[in-house]
Amino acid sequence: MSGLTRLEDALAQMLGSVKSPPGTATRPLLDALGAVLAEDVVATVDVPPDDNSAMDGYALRAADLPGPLPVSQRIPAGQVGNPLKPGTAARIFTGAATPLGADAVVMQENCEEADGLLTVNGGVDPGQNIRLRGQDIKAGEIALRAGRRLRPQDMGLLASVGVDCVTVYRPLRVAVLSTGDELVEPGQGPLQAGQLYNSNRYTLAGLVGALGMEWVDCGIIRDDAQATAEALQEAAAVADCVITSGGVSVGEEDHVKRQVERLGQLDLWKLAVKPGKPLAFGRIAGTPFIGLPGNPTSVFVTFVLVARPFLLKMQGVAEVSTPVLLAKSGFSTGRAGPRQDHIRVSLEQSELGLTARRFANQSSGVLSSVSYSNALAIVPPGRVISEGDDVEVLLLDLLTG
Ligand SMILES: Nc1nc2c(c(=O)[nH]1)N[C@H]1C(S)=C(S)[C@@H](COP(=O)(O)OP(=O)(O)OC[C@H]3O[C@@H](n4cnc5c(N)ncnc54)[C@H](O)[C@@H]3O)O[C@H]1N2
Ligand code: MOO
Ligand SMILES: [Mg+2]
Repeated sequence: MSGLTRLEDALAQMLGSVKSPPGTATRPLLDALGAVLAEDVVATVDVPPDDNSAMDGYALRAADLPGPLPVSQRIPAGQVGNPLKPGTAARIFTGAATPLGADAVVMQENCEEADGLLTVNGGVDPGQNIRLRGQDIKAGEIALRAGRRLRPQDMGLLASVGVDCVTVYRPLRVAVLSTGDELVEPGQGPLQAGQLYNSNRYTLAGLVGALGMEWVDCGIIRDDAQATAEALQEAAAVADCVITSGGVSVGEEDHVKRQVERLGQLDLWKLAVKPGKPLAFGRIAGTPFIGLPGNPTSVFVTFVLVARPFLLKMQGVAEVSTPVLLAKSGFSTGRAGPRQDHIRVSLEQSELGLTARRFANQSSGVLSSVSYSNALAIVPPGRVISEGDDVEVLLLDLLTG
């Protein structure tokens, strides 16, 4: 395993290796944001349940005009009126069921009521301002399919068909391990020479949590073969997937990749991506393992590009995608490289449209530009980008929530 694997090939291999989704549980809809539906949800009612008024005004038969028409009843939302007497109008309010016989609603701004008689200004078409029963969803239709990761608007849709509990896959348990003798946890005192604070643990806790999954904190592994082997085995025994940061490159202090080879199987190592080249993927005692390269930006970028789609597929999401947008490049790249590069940019509106402005420091050890950016611009392998070119961008808010 020496050459670099293209990102799309690595993803195809990884996603193709996903087996059955986790077990299921029933959850109150209000607690199900971000959970993945394990069953289709079939509507048992029409939405809306009745033909109803889209306006505050008067319900009538269009053919009865021109009036004036006597106002024969008053129908607020939540009440059911009587069938509309021919040659009359009903005072009606937005959302109220229209009375049997009415075929139009005139908004009150277009008519006048005086002494119980309604005069309508202008023409009225049959069907005007009436929202038909079942126009949103009909009883018997699938409101949402299994494999949908619930967003706020999906929760609203399910509530609209009367659902208050859903069957979802239980959240994946994702073990996160940091590696490195130089690491100190924030809050554990000042740094000694050669040390730095463990930022990857926090980045990964956030990324895993934002996917609605359970973060299993497995702490820091020291740069030692035996300690690495033990920690990996323990993590694999308690989690659905093990994610490590660091220790996957070629130095003799990089133990993770070697121990995975020894304990289980290594299916992928080294991708044609920048940052994050030495990413490793395999299994430990059957549990999937993703070894993210330790540099803080490499952790973030490879999680978003590789771990996120893999975990979502494991979680049971039916359609996993990494959405891209087109923007104008506000920068030029140098020599074409063999790896797909991911440039931290700030997307800004300009006279050219949406423009991707490059942050000055693109080092994979620099986390501030990841935090300050709102997108990654993609430079495909072998491509040179000039200022003003179209460039594909990944919106970070779409991928971290
Ligand atoms: N001779 C070569 N050296 C390196 C190569 C190479 O091809 N040949 N690749 C480089 C690339 S690219 C990357 S990326 C790194 C990946 O290295 P590792 O995954 O082995 O990670 P470490 O060496 O353990 O750490 C790298 C870097 O990141 C810092 N780090 C690690 N963990 C954390 C953490 N939890 N919080 C904050 N910072 C962390 C660590 O201190 C190092 O500076 O390898 C290159 N080397
Ligand atoms: O690919 Mo490494 O992630 O350059 O720093
Ligand atoms: Mg290393």
